[in-house]
Amino acid sequence: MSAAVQSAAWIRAGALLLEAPAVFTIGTGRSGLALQMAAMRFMHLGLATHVVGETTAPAIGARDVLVAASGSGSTKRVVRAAETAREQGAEVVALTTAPESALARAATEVLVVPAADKQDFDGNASVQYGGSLFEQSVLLVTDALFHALWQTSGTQARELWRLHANLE
Ligand SMILES: O=P(O)(O)OC[C@H]1O[C@](O)(CO)[C@@H](O)[C@@H]1O
Repeated sequence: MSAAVQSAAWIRAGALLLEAPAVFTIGTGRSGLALQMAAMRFMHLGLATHVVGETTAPAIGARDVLVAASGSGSTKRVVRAAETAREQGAEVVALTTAPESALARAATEVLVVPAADKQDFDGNASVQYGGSLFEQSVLLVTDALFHALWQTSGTQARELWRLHANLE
């Protein structure tokens, strides 16, 4: 397996995000928490962004993008959401360690993260516990994606700041 996320898939994922009427994120446990950080950055970029499960998340529709993170690629809630998104005509960008997984099969674009998933009990892919390396990688990969999209947009940091929460 490559030691890096394939750059072509990463670039295509960025293009999908820019074209999307709305962006949704989904992941469970720590994978979902890592993606919530990405959701905030996508919002700062001006993308209409929703975290699946929040009371304000609307219906997903055609050309929207669901960004789904699952180290195992088999977490049922995430796989089901990806399948539903595709049925609705949305695109699915999957982050997973498992290119043959159900999530990868349901996705339009797969970012294969060369990290341990939560059942790497023998520490073959990482000495860290569970899926920690995957969850950390989700943050790095999506932060890098945000950074590239921001640089391409030419938007000043001051303009992004206007979208930062002021009800904290
Ligand atoms: O990334 P996966 O394989 O979908 O697992 C999701 C989550 O399940 C857990 O084991 C428990 O929530 C977390 O460690 C992990 O982030």
